[in-house]
Amino acid sequence: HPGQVTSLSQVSDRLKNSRMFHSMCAGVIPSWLGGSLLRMGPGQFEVGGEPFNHLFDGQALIHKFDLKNGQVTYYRRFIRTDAYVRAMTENRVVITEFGTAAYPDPCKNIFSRFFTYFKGIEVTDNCLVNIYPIGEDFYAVTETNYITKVDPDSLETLKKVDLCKYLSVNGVTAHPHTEADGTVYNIGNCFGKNMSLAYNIVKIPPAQGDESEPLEKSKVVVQIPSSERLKPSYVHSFGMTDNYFVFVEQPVKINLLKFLSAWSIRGASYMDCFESNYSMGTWFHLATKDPAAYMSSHKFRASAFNLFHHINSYEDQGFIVVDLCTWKGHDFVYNYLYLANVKEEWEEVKKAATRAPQPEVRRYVLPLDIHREEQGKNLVSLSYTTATAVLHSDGTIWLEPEVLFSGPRQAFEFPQINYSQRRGKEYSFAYGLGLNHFIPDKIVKLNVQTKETWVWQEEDCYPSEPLFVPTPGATEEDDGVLLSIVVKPGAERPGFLLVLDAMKLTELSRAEVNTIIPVTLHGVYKP
Ligand SMILES: CCC[C@@H](CCO)COc1cccc([C@H](O)CCN)c1
Ligand SMILES: [Fe+2]
Repeated sequence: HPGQVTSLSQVSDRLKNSRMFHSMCAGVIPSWLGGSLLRMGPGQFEVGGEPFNHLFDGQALIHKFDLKNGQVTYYRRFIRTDAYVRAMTENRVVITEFGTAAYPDPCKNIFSRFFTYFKGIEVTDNCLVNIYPIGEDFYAVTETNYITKVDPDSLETLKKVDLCKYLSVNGVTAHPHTEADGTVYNIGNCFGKNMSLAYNIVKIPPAQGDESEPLEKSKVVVQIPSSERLKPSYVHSFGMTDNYFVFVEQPVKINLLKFLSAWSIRGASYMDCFESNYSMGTWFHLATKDPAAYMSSHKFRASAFNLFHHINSYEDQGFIVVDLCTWKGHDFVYNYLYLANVKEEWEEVKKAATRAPQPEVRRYVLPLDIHREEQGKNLVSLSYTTATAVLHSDGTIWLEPEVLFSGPRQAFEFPQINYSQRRGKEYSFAYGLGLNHFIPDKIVKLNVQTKETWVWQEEDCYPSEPLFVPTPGATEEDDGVLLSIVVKPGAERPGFLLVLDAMKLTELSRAEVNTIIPVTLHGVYKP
């Protein structure tokens, strides 16, 4: 049990089940940088000759870079999810993944296969998206109701947990918010019994210091109604300030009739259950945090965009400032992330990206005080932003954003900030992965107040999400380093951990390993 104090030798020999790579360090790693970078991503892209179709189907691989006294060691291991273990055992895709349908067991006879048609699908536990702490434990996650407890030192898989045992949600996002005391908030779809459709914000208390399981004490703190009864929006992340929750309801919908019906008849996957709503635009919802209450009178509306990653939100003089990585339009961006598209020649990749929604970093400002007599005039009185909010006669408030960053098929995505110091508060700096026609080819720093940008880029190098680690004792918001796993195909040592100075985006060090490191999506730095 993780509660047992395992000696380093015990951890190290348990790590023997992971693949280990020593690194060659160029440059100098700050001596204070002494923890582990933990990241999740897809690691196996086919089983028994059957390919996975989508970026989010590959079997979950956990990556760990141990940093100690300037030395770096890289480990990785497949998570022993049910999806992975059963695929390896049967040498075929057994569990349906995000964009790949599993086929009925060919060894079963016609009758048992007939009855599997009418059983609900087995929801995947393929936790390839993120890893984060709940209490003293670490969980690798996707966005379904299954999360997987892992040992962050030995990378062993400890336990599959079904959130439905503790909460009425069908899943939660891979982007929780964590407070300084360890309290975890998250949001998830609730398809409910009588289709009482909603988005539930859940709260998991911090570790109690005893052996109790924080999840036992988790609860739904507020319900946000769905704009459309049988079609809840896909939710990937949410905003949280000191006193408010921000939920952006995007026009990418889950068709419940498809999602909750028998899939095997159609060889359906999760991607087949999405559809665009062409008339609602995008809705913003607010809820107070403590006491937790939905603010039903604040009906914010904006033009249609896809949203995956909130950057940060904060309160200022009676307004909520909401910074987002948006993709303009209602066509689902995930339609452009099938592996076939990504493997294409550069010309093909560029052509596909031309038709996709266009990325844009945007600032929306939501007024908290809305007086009916002020119809038709801009309610935003913050001096430093051009974002507007206009009350309409039907009681809705129309939002227009300030654009913080925009470039033709140039996305500032996988955003990160100095989270421990600035989450939910006024801030200046965001760090992101630059996607060039969906290809990750640079790391970008953005000053969200001045729109000034800094870039790290190198020929034939493909970085991943840059995680910010503050210098111990620092007071400056950008006093720290960025950690990013970079792939340099064709190089003698084709993978490296890049350590950048977060102030100037200059390279402090790179720890090179002689192995390719498959794409990683999200992760955490464990001091
Ligand atoms: C119809 C979509 C259902 C929602 C869950 C609803 O609560 C998403 O479900 C999955 C299933 C498999 C992999 C994923 C990935 O996390 C996506 C990319 N982050 C999401
Ligand atoms: Fe994400």
